[in-house]
Amino acid sequence: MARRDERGAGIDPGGHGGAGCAGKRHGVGRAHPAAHLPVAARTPGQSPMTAPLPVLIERLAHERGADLPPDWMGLPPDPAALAGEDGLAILAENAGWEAPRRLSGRLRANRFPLLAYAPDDGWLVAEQMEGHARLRVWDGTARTIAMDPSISLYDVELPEAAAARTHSSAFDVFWRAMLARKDVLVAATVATVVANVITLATSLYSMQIYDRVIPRSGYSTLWVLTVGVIVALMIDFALRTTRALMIERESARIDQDVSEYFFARAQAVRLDARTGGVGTMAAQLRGLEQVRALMSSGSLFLLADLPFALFFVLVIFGLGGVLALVPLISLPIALGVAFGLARMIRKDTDRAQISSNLKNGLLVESIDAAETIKANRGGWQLLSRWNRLVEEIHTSEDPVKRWTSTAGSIFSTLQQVAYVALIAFGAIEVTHGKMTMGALIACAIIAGRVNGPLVTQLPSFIVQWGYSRSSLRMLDNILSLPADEDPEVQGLRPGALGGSLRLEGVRFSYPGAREGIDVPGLEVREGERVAIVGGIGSGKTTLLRLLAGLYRAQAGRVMLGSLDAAQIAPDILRQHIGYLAQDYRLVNGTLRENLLLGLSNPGDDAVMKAVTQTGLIQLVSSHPRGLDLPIFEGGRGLSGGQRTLVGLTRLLLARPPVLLLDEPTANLDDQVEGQALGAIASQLAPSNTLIVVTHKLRLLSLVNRVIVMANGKIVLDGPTADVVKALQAPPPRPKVEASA
Ligand SMILES: Nc1ncnc2c1ncn2[C@@H]1O[C@H](COP(=O)(O)OP(=O)(O)OP(=O)(O)O)[C@@H](O)[C@H]1O
Repeated sequence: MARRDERGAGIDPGGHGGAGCAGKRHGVGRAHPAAHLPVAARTPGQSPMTAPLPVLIERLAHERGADLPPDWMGLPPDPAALAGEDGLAILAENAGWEAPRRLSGRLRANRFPLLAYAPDDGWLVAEQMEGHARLRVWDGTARTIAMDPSISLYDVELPEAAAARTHSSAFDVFWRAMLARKDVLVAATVATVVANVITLATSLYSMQIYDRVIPRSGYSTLWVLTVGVIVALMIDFALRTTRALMIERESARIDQDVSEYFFARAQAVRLDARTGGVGTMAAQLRGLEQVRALMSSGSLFLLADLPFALFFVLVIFGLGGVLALVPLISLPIALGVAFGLARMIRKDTDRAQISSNLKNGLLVESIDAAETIKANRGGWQLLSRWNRLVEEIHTSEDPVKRWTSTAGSIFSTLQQVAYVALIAFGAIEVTHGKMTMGALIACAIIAGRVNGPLVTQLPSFIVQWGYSRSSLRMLDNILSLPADEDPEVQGLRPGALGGSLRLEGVRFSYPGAREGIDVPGLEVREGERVAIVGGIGSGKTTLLRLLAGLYRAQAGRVMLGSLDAAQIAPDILRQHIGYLAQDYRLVNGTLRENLLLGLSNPGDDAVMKAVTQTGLIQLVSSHPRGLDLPIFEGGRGLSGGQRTLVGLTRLLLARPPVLLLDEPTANLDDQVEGQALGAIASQLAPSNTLIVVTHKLRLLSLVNRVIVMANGKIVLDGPTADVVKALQAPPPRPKVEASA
């Protein structure tokens, strides 16, 4: 079929091609995950410009504002296999995504962008309908094509960045995760209801035995009833087992969803907004396990068992009339006691939870800072803090335990009193001929079912609820901390970002600090090489973090090119600005994983080249596992200098257009320093911007401008030679006035 293309003049494919394209424009962008793929095999008549499917998916992600991880594709599949219509399914399976859905019927505008497969053109991004008969597409070039029935449209569920979802509260996170599985929850509730109804069978069985079988020696009835009740009990067993398995499986999935969200959200908390300690925050996050456990078991208790108690009261009313008064009185008393208990332990569970989080924080700190603590004999100090916290926890938990066991005793006494009352009332009713003996026994069994869950589950449910409430509050606190990206606002993903940085009226201070950074104006042009120097604590690192977009200024703004850095999507910003921290931390894994953190794998040749350039090769070649040498938790396994070299090598591989280095050579000896700096310098393109914080004069050879900071302010700024001269000049002598 001949199709007339209207190619969009002036639409630059690279301009919309995502961060990879942005980087390429500067000549230093990160390797595009799909860049190494050859253009998919084309059939005659197709444009040679068309982009391969992975590039189209990245474009789709870009248009939907989604951030695909660098290695989203897994092992790249055979490009030829991706050219056909089943290519999308192959790719989705490879990436571990849900199978793409083929859409049919008239599509609403809000469903776009989608992916389209046209027999003549292969894969395309379908951006929008143009009128009723044409489709605006992109396959390296923007154009419109006639929409005919041979074109299939596909929706692919791109993995949503977990932290990007918005939730009003921690409870909402759990609630929505549960609602997403409401089918299972409903099935489990139905199973509970059916199992409870079957329980009725045993009580009615007893009734029939006492009323019909025993008085009349009706053995045939006995057998029929016995077989019937055994079948019912087997169904009950099957239902309860299935329910337990279903809940286990779903709890694991809910846990996965919820913990993924909180982990990603905690990671997304802006660095300047993190106030608590690492261990304390980790303990706060762990509280989600408590909430999840309560929600999966407690929801069935609330949804099925508790309402069913009321149903049982109705059954008792049907069998024994006024006898129903007994559970009708005992049930509200039990619920009242439960409510009172929940109120009574509220403050204590809160306090116990806080102390327990602090205890966890202390534990993490004592392990992390073991060297300092040992060397300075600080062990006793930490031990006394530890003991104090353990005491505090016990002091808070004691009343919880006391009240819980008291409530347990109250519930069990209540159950027995209710039983005695029921039998006593029942005996009167039986002697007055108002009910049969069998009905009384059935009522006694059913009343046990009303009070049973209360005695066995309610006390622990209330304590769990107390702790879960505190956990939810702490999780709410984490959610209230500002994130790198406002989930309500879609960050800018420009195709090209300039290399210039500008601070306009920036003011920043740490929480509780009187003074901070105050920079009314600073401009670093694209391609400039700048050093920031100054005394200890003068604000150099803080300024660099503000420039990197890791901190958000309380006043003023940081501009990257012509855009406010706060408005740029964090992943795009991080790809564009390479930041090397003063104390570069490694993460648990291998050296290779650390070198490629957040990058797509450019292949071992490129990694080895970078490793050789910075001098890290010595470490790699001397270790039997080479690039796979293990890095332990907390980044242990390498020396301080080696860690810095890993950071520098990673930057060489990332090739960001803007480099911000915080004392990059503080841990390096002269020879390695020269080699590493040489590697960085040789890779800098004229348009690349470099800002380096340093105490070392040697590094000034890399730059042509020096900024001097003191007390959070810029006190000198100019060409390197001028600033060095000004710094070396002796301070002016105070004028001595001639005495008369
Ligand atoms: N996380 C933080 N919380 C509170 N105050 C901080 C924090 N980090 C730094 N400060 C304070 O901010 C000021 C500037 O610190 P910054 O790390 O920017 O200085 P610097 O010039 O880089 O120092 P150095 O040369 O020692 O690395 C210091 O007074 C420091 O005490």
